[in-house]
Amino acid sequence: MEVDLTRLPDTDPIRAYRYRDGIYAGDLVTAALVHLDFFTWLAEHPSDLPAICRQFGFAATRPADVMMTLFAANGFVRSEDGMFHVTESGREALTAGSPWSLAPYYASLKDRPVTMDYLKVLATGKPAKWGSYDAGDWHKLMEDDAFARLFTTAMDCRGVLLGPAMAQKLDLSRFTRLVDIGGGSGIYACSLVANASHLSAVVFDQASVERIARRRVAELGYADRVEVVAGDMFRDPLPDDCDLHLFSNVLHDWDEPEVRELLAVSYRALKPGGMLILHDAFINADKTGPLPVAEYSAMLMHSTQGKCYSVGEYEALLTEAGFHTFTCQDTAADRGVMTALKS
Ligand SMILES: C[S@@+](CC[C@H](N)C(=O)[O-])C[C@H]1O[C@@H](n2cnc3c(N)ncnc32)[C@H](O)[C@@H]1O
Repeated sequence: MEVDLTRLPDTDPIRAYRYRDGIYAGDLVTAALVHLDFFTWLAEHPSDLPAICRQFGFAATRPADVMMTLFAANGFVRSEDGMFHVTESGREALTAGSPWSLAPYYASLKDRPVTMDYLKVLATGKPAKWGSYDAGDWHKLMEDDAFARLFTTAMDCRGVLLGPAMAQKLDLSRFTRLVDIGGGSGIYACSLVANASHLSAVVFDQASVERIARRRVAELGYADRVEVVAGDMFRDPLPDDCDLHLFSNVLHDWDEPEVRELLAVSYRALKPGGMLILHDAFINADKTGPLPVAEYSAMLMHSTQGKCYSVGEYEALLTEAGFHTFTCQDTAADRGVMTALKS
């Protein structure tokens, strides 16, 4: 099939994206409402995140943070100076003792596998198995060739829209060479190159993805300008001749210590004056939404070691790594692009 990475579709596929990305969010609400009677407790005990974790025996704050962002985005809770309070709509619909409580309505769904997974993820801080694959969590599965092919194809198909949408928001005229770290099929590197004729690129991804990327880049017609290199982004050196780095949908797979590590790796390898691009779904600075991103974050929290980070969280992490001068723009399908500079 002929793919033109300089054009966008004529219609907006947002509804189709949102069903897929938000598919687990209801299970997280069910886990909290039915299994933990969370809202009844919080209504009586407004609390900050550490106190919530202590009360419910959650091992880590990341899954609890994703849960509270989802509830805030729905208007079930609000946060004031770090303290979470149940709102009036949360109290009426979700607490025991309210005549309008929907807990019994959700109760017959309480044994759904993903609902049960959430209880474990909240308790342990560790990801559940990906989709219906018994073999393990996403990070482990990606080392397997067959799963890597399936997953990379899934990422590639959305990149045909999201890549060009990102490229059209960026002025890359003063940059010459990109490394797309954890670049998957190479669809984002190809999109940037397609929209900036002077640019060349390297797709850097783990060995299980390398061959898939090489084939896809050739099929898209960019093999002369887009190289593919296999490596471990945590251990192997990145190419040192690049003034443009891209993490597209990569940092959201990892917890904060690994995000810190990856930003440091990028900062070290990026040429002075270079730019880092983060392409992802971003939670807003006050962590009250957007709702579709909070729902998507629930899926990432279920199956990976990450979440959708907020713009504020990224700015803090980027600053710590040495970057400065941040921009943030919406692209398509609830995604956006942030940029940061290295002096
Ligand atoms: C969610 S996918 C994103 C792929 C692509 N950037 C996109 O936006 O569709 C995350 C990518 O990170 C890659 N990855 C995970 N761990 C890695 C590692 N240690 N070194 C290099 N790449 C890694 C995966 O193979 C996968 O292609």
